Amino acid sequence: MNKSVSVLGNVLWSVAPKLVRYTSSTRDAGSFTRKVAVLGASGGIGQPLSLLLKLSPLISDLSLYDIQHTKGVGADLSHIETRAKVKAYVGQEQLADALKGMELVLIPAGVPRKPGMTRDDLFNTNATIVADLVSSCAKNCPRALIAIIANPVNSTVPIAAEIMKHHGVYDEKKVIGVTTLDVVRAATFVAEAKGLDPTRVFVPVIGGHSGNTIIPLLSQLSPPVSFSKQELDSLTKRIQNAGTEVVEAKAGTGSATLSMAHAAARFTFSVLEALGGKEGVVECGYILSKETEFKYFATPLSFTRNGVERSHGIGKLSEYETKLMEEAKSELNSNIKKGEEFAKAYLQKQKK
Ligand SMILES: NC(=O)C1=CN([C@@H]2O[C@H](COP(=O)(O)OP(=O)(O)OC[C@H]3O[C@@H](n4cnc5c(N)ncnc54)[C@H](O)[C@@H]3O)[C@@H](O)[C@H]2O)C=CC1
Ligand SMILES: O=C([O-])CC(=O)C(=O)O
Repeated sequence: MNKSVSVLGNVLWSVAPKLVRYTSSTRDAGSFTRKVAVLGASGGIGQPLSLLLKLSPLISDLSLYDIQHTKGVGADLSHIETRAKVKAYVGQEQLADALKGMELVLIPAGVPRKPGMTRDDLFNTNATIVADLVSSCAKNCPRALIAIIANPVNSTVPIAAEIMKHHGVYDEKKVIGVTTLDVVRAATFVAEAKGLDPTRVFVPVIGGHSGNTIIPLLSQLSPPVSFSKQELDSLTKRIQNAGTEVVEAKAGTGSATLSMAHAAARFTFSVLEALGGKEGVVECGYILSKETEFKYFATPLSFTRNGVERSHGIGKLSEYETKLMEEAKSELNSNIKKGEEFAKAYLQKQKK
């Protein structure tokens, strides 16, 4: 595991300059088909994410689903002179059609935080939304890779896994919580603090996606940089609280949408490149994991044609990072348990 992490730095160093993969050129698009669905496409994340995906030559078909407004979003995006064919679906009765044939399903559907709330406060609303949507994925596109953005990710991923399991179609390589925004933020903040080019910085961020379950591994930074204890404290704190920083700045109108759209697009392009046969594709993601004592855990992951090929593990943690792992314990475990218990009750209710 440690060996793979030392290799990882080099891999990431080589892919970092290619982070920006939006282009309106269709000349080299080829004839392959790549079908991607966005569930929650009319929302704060859904709209800019759908725009970024529409701009990519990697996508042949873009399916937009929401319970409202997708017809307008779809009509608008469909006028852009790029390859992806846009189809818009609205309302529960069109969900199955939105999903049929999809290879990658992104789920930003769900309510966002307001100031004073934790991500876990979104559980009551978003758990059911994710369970309903993933149930439909299980029936209509059981082999698709499902990327969950809706919070609380620490719980919504276990919910999705249990739903897929119930339908007999769970592939642990294909149900992933999107934690790319933590990696994006970590690179940005470190680059700012150290005067580096942010597109050449990679900080593995492991753990979960809320408060102190977000564990940036600044000791495994690429390129290697050293930090004072004070720098470690302030960077770690800022990365862990970055979502709240945006929620407070938006003052009741939502949480991160534009940076999240970028992060989800980056994750999508990486997955699609791997599905297309590109080697050496690595992104962090929250997934069923054997790397630590936690049942679900984010680590750097290698992607191939079949989804996640393998985890790169957590590498050698510094004393500081070992302490962060300790601090994450109770919240992450209770978030996972809460998701699993919800799924059990949800599936029980469906049987009646
Ligand atoms: N994983 C991450 O790093 C991040 C996750 N988030 C999470 O993403 C979620 C979405 O955030 P925003 O786009 O800002 O919220 P939003 O409220 O602007 O958009 C959510 C969209 O979901 C739709 N929706 C609600 N129920 C639905 C259903 N059953 N089926 C399909 N669509 C449905 C709504 O109509 C709306 O268009 C939130 O839970 C937020 O906490 C936000 C930022 C980062
Ligand atoms: O903070 C939130 O509620 C949204 C989110 O997950 C993030 O920005 O990382």
